[in-house]
Amino acid sequence: MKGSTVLEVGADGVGVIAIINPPLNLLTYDGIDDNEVVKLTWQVDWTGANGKFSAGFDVTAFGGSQERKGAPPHTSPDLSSPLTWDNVLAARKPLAAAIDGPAFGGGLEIALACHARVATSNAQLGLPELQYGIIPGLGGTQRCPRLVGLPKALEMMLMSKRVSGKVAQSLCLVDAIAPADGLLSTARCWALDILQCRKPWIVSLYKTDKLEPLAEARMILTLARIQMRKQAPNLTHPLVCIDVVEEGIVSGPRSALWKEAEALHELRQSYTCRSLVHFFFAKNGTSKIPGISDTGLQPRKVCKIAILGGGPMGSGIARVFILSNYRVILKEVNKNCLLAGIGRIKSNLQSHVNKGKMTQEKLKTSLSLLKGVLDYDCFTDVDLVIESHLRPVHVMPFLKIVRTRRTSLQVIVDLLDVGKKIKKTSIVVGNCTALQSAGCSSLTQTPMLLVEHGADLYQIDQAITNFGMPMGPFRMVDLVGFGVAIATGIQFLENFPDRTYKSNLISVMKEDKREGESTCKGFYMYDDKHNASPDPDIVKFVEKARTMSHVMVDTKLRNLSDGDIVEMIFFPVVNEACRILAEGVVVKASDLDIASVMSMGFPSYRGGILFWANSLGSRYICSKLEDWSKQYGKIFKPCAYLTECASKGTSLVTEMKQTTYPSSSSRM
Ligand SMILES: CCCCCCCCCCCCC/C=C/C(=O)SCCNC(=O)CCNC(=O)[C@H](O)C(C)(C)COP(=O)(O)OP(=O)(O)OC[C@H]1O[C@@H](n2cnc3c(N)ncnc32)[C@H](O)[C@@H]1OP(=O)(O)O
Repeated sequence: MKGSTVLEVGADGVGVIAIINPPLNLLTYDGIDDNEVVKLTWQVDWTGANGKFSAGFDVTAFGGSQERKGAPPHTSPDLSSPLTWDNVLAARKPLAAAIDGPAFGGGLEIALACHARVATSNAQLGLPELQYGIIPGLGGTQRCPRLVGLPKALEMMLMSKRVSGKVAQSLCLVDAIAPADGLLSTARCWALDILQCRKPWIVSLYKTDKLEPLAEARMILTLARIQMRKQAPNLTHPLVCIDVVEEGIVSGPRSALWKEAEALHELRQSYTCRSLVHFFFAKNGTSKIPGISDTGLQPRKVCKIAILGGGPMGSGIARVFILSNYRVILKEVNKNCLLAGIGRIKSNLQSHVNKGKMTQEKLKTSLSLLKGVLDYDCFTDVDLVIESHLRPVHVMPFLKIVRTRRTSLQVIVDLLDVGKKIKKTSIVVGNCTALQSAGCSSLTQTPMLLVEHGADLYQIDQAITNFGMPMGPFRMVDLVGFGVAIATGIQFLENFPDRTYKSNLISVMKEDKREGESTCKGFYMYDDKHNASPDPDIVKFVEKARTMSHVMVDTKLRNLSDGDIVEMIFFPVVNEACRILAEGVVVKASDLDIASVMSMGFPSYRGGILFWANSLGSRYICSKLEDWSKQYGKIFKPCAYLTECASKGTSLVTEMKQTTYPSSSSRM
C-alpha cells in the first residue's frame, strides 16, 4: 500500500495520527483508512512525518489515469470519504492539526476539518486543486470560506494562492504558530484544552461568523464568475468551484459536500484534468535526463555571475539572479550604459516594494549583491558568464539550456541547479538555436499563407485566441515587431527553404512605415493606450501581396470555421515539433509540451502541443497535412516521423530511443 497513517497514543491520552508517505506524505485513496480515525477514543492530532504535513493528493489518481484500489467504478461519485470524514468530526473527539512544511490540497483540507490548526511560521498552505482541472474534494470549498471569509477563500482556490503559516494565522486559517520543535506538543495541549473546555470546540463546517450576508456573498460570487469567465473563458471547473461554494451558502454546507463530491467525480475524469496533470509531471520531469541527472553528478556551487550587457535584457537577467541571492557583476561598455542598466534594476525593484511585493530590506540586500564594472578585472573568480540576448526572455518562466557535443555533463547539472534556484523550468536541448522560433515561424507563416489565399486575418486571430492562445498570430507579430518577425522568417528560410512560405505581406506593409504596435500601425491600429482595433486599410496590402505572390483567392478559405483555422495553423507546428523530436533535439516529447506552453503560450489545459496533437491522433493530423500540401505547398508536407506514426497508428509521444543526448542538429 502506498503510504500509511500511524497512530500513537501518548501518556497524555492524545492520539497522534501521522501521515507517512515520503517524501511529501501524499494522500492516496488507499493510504488513509477512515476507520482508523473513527475508532479513536481520545482527542487526536494530525501531523505529517519528516516535517512535511502533506503535499496533498497524489494527482496520478486524477485524470482517469489510475483506478483507486477498491474505489467505486467511475460510474458513481465517490462520496464515501468526504462524508465519512465529516462523520469522524462529529464523533466528539477534538482534532488538532500540527502543520509543518507543505499542507496543500487534500492535505490542507484534512487540517481544515480539524477543530484547530497549529502551524510553523514557514509552513506553506494552499488549495491548488484547480491547477489540475478539479476542485477541492474533502470539504475545502465549504470550510475555507467559513474560516477566512469568501474573498480570501475564493482567491486561494481560484488563483491557487499559497500562504505561509504566519499569513494563515492572520487570516484565521490557522489558530496558532509554534516553532517546529514545539509544534506537536502545542497541538497536543490544544486538543486537551478543547476537551477540558479551556479552548472552543470549533467545527469549521458550521462556522458562520466569517461568512458575508447572503446578498453580499452573492455579489462576491458574481464578480468571481465574471473574473473567471474573462481570465479562463475555456475552463468550466473554476465556475463549478464557485457554484459549489454558493451551494453551501444558500443550501447549507452538508448538502454542498454532496455537490462537491459529485463535481469532483466528474472533473477528475475530464480531458482538462488529464492535460493539466500531464503538464504538472511534464514540468517536473524536464530536469530528469537519462545519462545526466541519474549519473550521481552533484551540482557545483555557483555563487558569482557575470552578465555582459546592462540593457533591458541584461538588467532583467541581473535582477533575476540578485533576487535569488547570487552575487552579480554587470559589465557595460561605458559609464552611461552601466548607470542606465543599474538604474533599470533599481527602479524595477523599487516598484516591487511600492506594490508591497517586496520589503525595503530585501531590496537593499539584493542591490548589495550587484556590482557594476567596465572591465574584466573582477571576472577571475566568476562561476558563470551570461551574454544578454536581444529578446525579453528573463521574464519567461522557461530556461533553455542548449547543449553541444562539447558541453560537459557537469556543466549541464550545474545549469539545471541554477535554473531551479532562479525558479525557472529548464529544458536541455540540442544545438537548436531557436527551438521556439521553429514553432513561432510556422505559427506566423501559415497565417500569412491563409490570408494571401483569401482567409480573413481578423477571424484567424479571433479563432486562435478563442482556442486559448494569449493572442492571435497577427496581433503577436505586431507585438514583437515586424523586425523580429522578418528575422525569424529569414532564419527559417535559410534553414528550411523547402518548407517556407515566402509571404510579401509584411514587406508591403513596411513600405507604409508600419512596424507593428511600436508605430501604432501594423495589422491593427493602436490608440495611445495600445488598444488594438482592426484596420480597414489592411485589404489593400493583402491584395498587393497576393498579386506579388501570384496567388489566387481560394473560396474554401473564405469560409473556414474556427476549428479549421486552429488545425491549419497548429498542425504545421505539430509537424515541426515532430521533426525536432525525431532529430533528437529534445530528450522527450513532454519537453516540447512545456516549451510550447512556456514560450509560445499554448494553453496548459490542453497539455502542450504534442499532448493535444496526440488526442487528435497522428493519422488524422497527417491526412489533413497531406491534403493541404497538395493544395497549398510543402509548408504542410508531413515529416517522416509523423507519416510513420500515422502509418502505424502509433502515438506521437512514444519516447525517442535516445542514444545520445539532444543532438547538435543543423536546426535553427
Ligand atoms: C482522510 C480522508 C482521506 C480520503 C481519501 C479519498 C478522498 C476522495 C478524493 C479527495 C480529493 C481531494 C482533492 C485534493 C486534490 C489535491 O490534493 S491536488 C494536489 C495538491 N498538491 C499540490 O499541488 C502539490 C504539488 N507539489 C508541489 O508543489 C511540490 O512538489 C512541493 C510540495 C512544493 C515540494 O517541492 P519539491 O520539494 O521541489 O519536490 P518536487 O520535486 O516538486 O516533488 C518531488 C516528487 O513528488 C512529485 N509530486 C509532488 N507533488 C505531487 C502530487 N501532488 N502528486 C503526485 N506527485 C507529486 C513530483 O512530481 C516529484 O516526483 P519525481 O520527479 O518523480 O521525484
